Amino acid sequence: MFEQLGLIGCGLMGGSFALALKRAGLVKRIVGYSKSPSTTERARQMGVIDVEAPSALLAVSGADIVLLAVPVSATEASFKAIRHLLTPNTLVMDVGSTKRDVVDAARRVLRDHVGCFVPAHPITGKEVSGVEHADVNLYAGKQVILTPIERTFTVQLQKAVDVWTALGCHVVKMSPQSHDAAYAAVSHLPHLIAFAMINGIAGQDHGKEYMSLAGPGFRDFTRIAASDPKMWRDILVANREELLDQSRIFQKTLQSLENLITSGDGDALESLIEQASETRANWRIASQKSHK
Ligand SMILES: NC(=O)c1ccc[n+]([C@@H]2O[C@H](COP(=O)([O-])OP(=O)(O)OC[C@H]3O[C@@H](n4cnc5c(N)ncnc54)[C@H](O)[C@@H]3O)[C@@H](O)[C@H]2O)c1
Ligand SMILES: O=C(O)C(=O)C[C@]1(C(=O)O)C=C[C@@H](O)C=C1
Repeated sequence: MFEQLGLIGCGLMGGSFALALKRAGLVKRIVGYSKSPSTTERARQMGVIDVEAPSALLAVSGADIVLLAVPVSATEASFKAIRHLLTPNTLVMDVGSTKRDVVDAARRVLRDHVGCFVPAHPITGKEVSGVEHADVNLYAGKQVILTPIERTFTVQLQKAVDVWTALGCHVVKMSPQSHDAAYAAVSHLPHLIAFAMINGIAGQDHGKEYMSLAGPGFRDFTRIAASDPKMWRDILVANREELLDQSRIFQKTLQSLENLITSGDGDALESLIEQASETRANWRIASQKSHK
């Protein structure tokens, strides 16, 4: 049981974590801070946090667990704001979608205290942001990737595993580099393609009309294009090298399909579609249940 969660960033991910931690009976008090005071106030009114803090430092004052749930570009500034109050016993985690940049910021800013930081990335979310969409069940049954570094304290890492497990998550550990390579392929590229697809269609003369005619295939394929622009700007730029590698692979694969369409090679086209269809039909989202 933790005494106090210091929550920096009372939005979708942070708010959902606060609700889940409280429901699990793992924390006595939640003190929250968001950049905009009206967000912090809203989080308290909604019962997501118990106390509003006027600064990140004050949210962390007295906290034995700290969660950074801010856009990845705000990680370094957040670490700077709280580093003076961190003790070797504090468990500090984040939920950022990229890990190499976050870990680099932690090394630069936290220095001797970097061991109490356990980088985390829950593989769950929504295309809507803000505390209004916080959901006590967001993390249940989902994967959480932890990317400890050589200096991460064993005790803190175990505490992090225990917290996420208690919230019903399946914990996976990997290096920040492997994380960023994998999520460039299965999260960042799909978002990039969804943004491009919507802009490509909406930018055409008859784009609006076409979109008014679209059905569930279009809806399912493009849901994530409605995601928060600033959050995704940060993610795509932070993981640009891995993302651009994946984008090149995608473009080559698309080109191969186009070539077969151009030449009218139906058999070869069918065989590539069959490959994709079988792969996707056999794919299941990883969850705690499927790992049992
Ligand atoms: N939304 C998703 O699907 C999803 C999934 C997994 C991980 N993430 C990661 O979670 C993090 C938070 O995303 P979210 O969806 O909760 O966004 P959100 O917009 O709902 O919440 C972010 C909160 O951080 C606050 N904030 C912004 N800059 C700040 C700063 N400098 N100091 C303090 N507070 C600040 C905002 O006011 C907001 O309350 C991001 O790093 C994102 O990459 C998001
Ligand atoms: O469900 C969504 O809307 C998401 O995009 C969630 C999603 C993803 O699967 O790509 C988005 C970003 C994350 O860092 C983790 C999960």
